[in-house]
Amino acid sequence: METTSTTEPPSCACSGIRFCNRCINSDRVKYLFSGNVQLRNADDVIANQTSNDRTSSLSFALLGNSHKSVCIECGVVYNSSVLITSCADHKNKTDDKVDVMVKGLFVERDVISDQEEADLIHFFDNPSPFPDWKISQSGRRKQDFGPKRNFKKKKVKPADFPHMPKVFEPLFCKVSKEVSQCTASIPYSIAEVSVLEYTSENMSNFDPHIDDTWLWGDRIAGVNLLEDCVMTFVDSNGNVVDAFLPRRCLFLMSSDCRSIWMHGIRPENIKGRRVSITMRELSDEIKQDLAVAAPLLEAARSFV
Ligand SMILES: O=C(O)CCC(=O)C(=O)O
Ligand SMILES: [Fe+2]
Repeated sequence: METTSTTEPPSCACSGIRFCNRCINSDRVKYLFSGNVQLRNADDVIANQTSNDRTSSLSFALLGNSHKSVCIECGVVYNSSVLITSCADHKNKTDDKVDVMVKGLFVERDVISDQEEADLIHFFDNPSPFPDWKISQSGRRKQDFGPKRNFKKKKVKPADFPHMPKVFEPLFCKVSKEVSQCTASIPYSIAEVSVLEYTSENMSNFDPHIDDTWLWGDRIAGVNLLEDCVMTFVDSNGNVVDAFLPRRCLFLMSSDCRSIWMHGIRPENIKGRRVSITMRELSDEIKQDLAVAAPLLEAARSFV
């Protein structure tokens, strides 16, 4: 049972199992970390991903430390509480290899140049005429570019200002090409961009979840800006696997990585300020409905 907090300031956007620096000492969050709360486990979250009472989250309050790490260069998973950042980090670890795969995870270094990173960050901090940062859950701030949607009612339509910022044009080109190359040359048409800011000051985090599967397609692409980071993957067998995301890399989550593994960002893995850009394609179900899909894709190809 949740208790009502008396100490949580109104400016905090967290509720339920979420927390940030502002509410960490509230009664609600203290109770969450007390071990007495019946939180959803990975099995439950994954089994209910397409049902109407879908809750996407598993809390870091329930999850212990990560004891596995996947090498982003060779894809092999090792029993290791130390993060593996490249093949060089596991050359003496042959015995620690485990029979687990985060199938569909792909990380490519240096897809974004220093200048492109600086241009993107400058835009996010000065986005006019697009809307400014908004406070979001779990100590994050966000900017969304893409369709208006209601996940509960399963309704989607173009935004009132149905365009993408000009600064995204070269990014979309690069990301679409890379993603398509990794996935049997199937074209990747970006329909939505979600930008998140994480800061250590705000204790920003993202509890393990699966992105919506009604609206968004199998491939979710991300770009990691301003600092190296770690994405934590959780499956229903209790595997908790860390993946290194170097600054300015592109990462792709598809197939198992998208639908069997949950992904999240622990607060302790944010060192200063991190910005992520997540680019999503439409699901096959939505794509087949041309009357709905065509205006959405048209809006995502119009740069101003
Ligand atoms: O910050 C990230 O890289 C991941 C964001 C994410 O998982 C999401 O927006 O669904
Ligand atoms: Fe996600």
